[in-house]
This record gives sequence, C-alpha cells and structure tokens, in this order.
Amino acid sequence: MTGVMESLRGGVIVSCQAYPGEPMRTPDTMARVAQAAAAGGAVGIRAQGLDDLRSVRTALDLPLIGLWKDGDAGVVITPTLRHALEVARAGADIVALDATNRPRTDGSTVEEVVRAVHEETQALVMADVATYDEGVAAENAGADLVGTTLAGYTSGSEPPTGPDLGLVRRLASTLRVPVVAEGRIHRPEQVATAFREGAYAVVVGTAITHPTTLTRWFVDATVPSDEDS
Ligand SMILES: CC(=O)N[C@H](C=O)[C@@H](O)[C@H](O)[C@H](O)COP(=O)(O)O
Repeated sequence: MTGVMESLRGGVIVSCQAYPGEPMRTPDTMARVAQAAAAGGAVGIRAQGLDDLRSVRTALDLPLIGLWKDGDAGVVITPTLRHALEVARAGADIVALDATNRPRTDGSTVEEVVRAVHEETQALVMADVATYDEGVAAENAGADLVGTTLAGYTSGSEPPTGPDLGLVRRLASTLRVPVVAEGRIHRPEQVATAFREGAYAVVVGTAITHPTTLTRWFVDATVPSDEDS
C-alpha cells in the first residue's frame, strides 16, 4: 500500500469542482477551496481540469485525485489515454477515470489506460464506476481503487437523491482493492454509513464546495409569498 493510499484510509476527500461558466471556476479559487477543506480535516482533494490540478498541487500538500472532464455526454471523466496521462503530469497522485462499460472516445480500454498510467507515470488509478460488474471489471483491469462516482448517472433517467450505499457494500465485500464511496453524499451520517458498509474513504463534493446548489436547497424550502397568508 503506497503512502498516498494509506493517508486516505478512513478519511473524507473533498471534491473541489466548479462547472463551466460558474463564478468560482478559476484555478486560484479552487485552490483556496481546497485549502479550506484541508483546514477542516480533509485527507485528500479531488479536482478537475489541468489548471485546477496544477493550482491545487502548488497550494497544498495533500493526496490529489485528478480528473479531466471533456465533452458533455457519454464518457466525460478523463475520456482518453491522453487525458489520463496529462492529469498525472499536472500533479495528480491518483488519476480518476470513467470505467463504465461505455465506449471511450479514443477506443481505448480501461486496462490499456491503467497500464499506460502505471508504466509512464507515478500515479495510481481510481476507476469511477456505476455498477457492481464495472467495479469488478475495473479491479481486473488493474485499477488501484474503485469509486461509486457514476452510480445513478448512466441509465439516462434522473439520478436518485441519495448515495448508492448498497453498491458500496457489494463492491467492498468482494473487491480486494479499496472502494471509495462517492456521489450524492450530502450529510455526515451518510459518511458514517458508508464506512460501516466497507468504504475505504468517502468523497464529498457538492455538499461542501458548491454554494450554488447549496443555496438552491435552502431556497427551494421557502414558501412562495402568495401561500404565506
Ligand atoms: C457524476 C459526476 O460527474 N461526478 C463528478 C465527479 O468528479 C462530480 O461532478 C461530483 O461532484 C463528484 O463526484 C462528487 O459528488 P457529489 O458532488 O455528489 O458529492
């Protein structure tokens, strides 16, 4: 087990991402958000895009999970071999990539990408999956850890509101590699449940680092004024 993996064990990794066109989408802002998360006890940071990765890497000495989102449909998270190598070269300790069974945009297989990352860089690979079978396939392809990141996002229907902790349990009870619980973890008690289900680490994004969504949760709870009386 590498030092990076050891330091993630049992901890909360904070995903610091802003989306295209959003006011917080600057590398300096994301680095500061990451520093704030570190001050709160995050054991690692997950960040998106080469500029944000370089910026977070410079600002902070915590394990860094990197991805590069490209495109807006199908395989978006680190969709090609080139993307994966660039993410590693931007300073990620762990390259996160889509390891669902959907075709990758360059025709590469997860196994080929994992092998290239291992051979050409020092980085480990986190396989972002949606299903149990994809998690098993990712381990067989050589991934160093498997995350439930894409559970609920590949069926074409609206994702459920809560995290897929059943998938965490199934994967954690079968796989030899660590399983990371990620996706729609919005409350501290869900973190505790994820660890009880066997998670090695838990990633929290939106509920910590996305103020627009957080604001909307509260605004949606307001009573329209014409219903006040
Ligand atoms: C599905 C997808 O593209 N997930 C992305 C993966 O990096 C991010 O948009 C999420 O914010 C991240 O997974 C953390 O999840 P949540 O924000 O639900 O805590």
